Amino acid sequence: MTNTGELLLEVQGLQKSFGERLVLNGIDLQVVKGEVTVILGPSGCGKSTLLRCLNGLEPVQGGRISYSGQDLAGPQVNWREVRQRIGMVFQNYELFPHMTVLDNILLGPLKVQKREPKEARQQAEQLLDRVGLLDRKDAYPRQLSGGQKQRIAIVRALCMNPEIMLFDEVTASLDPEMVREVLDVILGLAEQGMTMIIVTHEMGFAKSVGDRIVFMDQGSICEIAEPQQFFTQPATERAQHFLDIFQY
Ligand SMILES: Nc1ncnc2c1ncn2[C@@H]1O[C@H](COP(=O)(O)OP(=O)(O)OP(=O)(O)O)[C@@H](O)[C@H]1O
Repeated sequence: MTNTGELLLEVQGLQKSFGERLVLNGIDLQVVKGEVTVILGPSGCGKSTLLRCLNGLEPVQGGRISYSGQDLAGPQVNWREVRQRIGMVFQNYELFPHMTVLDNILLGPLKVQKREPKEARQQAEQLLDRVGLLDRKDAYPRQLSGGQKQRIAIVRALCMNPEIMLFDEVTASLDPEMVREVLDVILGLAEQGMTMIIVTHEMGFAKSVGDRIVFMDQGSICEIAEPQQFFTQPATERAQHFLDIFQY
């Protein structure tokens, strides 16, 4: 497939080991602005590790990550600065339990980005409204359902005005009835043209939200295809086997 848009993120030959164990074995990936890339693959193939490397949460042993043309390899990279442009949402929300919803959301904009409080608060409230949770702004995380916590975690990342969002199995801890409300927020972001990389086990969602499916196995990318192609005629046996397991 040819990418014609503006290249936002480029990964070349990325290698990541934990001790002796190589878990990412030469990953090449390009992400174009406004595109939704969905990463699929069996448990343990390295999907989460790849996202964590893209956000500088894991040091890498080889290869290049370049973001908007800026090389992110090497010890001199200021990941604190880079992370402001890359929003990440995790499986387990990672909200601070002792802070209200609004304070959780405003922590980054005020402490890290040093934004003007009134303006940041206005944006936080607009985003909360968008995900239907403005009335919970003074609640504490323990008073919220899993789906609500995850929507707050998404708002918290969005309030930093990132250029790209990374989602790591954000519905995996949720009861089935709460999965939809979170996926709908992400679908809304896709409609607005947000650039996203999404790791998920929700096949229907992957098919509807993805511009491209990246299928990984054993630390490598096996296949990159448009969803229609991937879900009807995967090019590799491994991908077919994976889809069979999901009965998709
Ligand atoms: N901090 C760590 N230390 C050692 N090994 C790790 C660490 N994190 C991940 N691994 C190993 O790296 C491999 C890839 O893990 P990763 O979590 O990236 O897989 P995944 O594809 O996201 O799996 P899942 O779908 O189950 O979340 C696994 O074998 C895992 O055990």
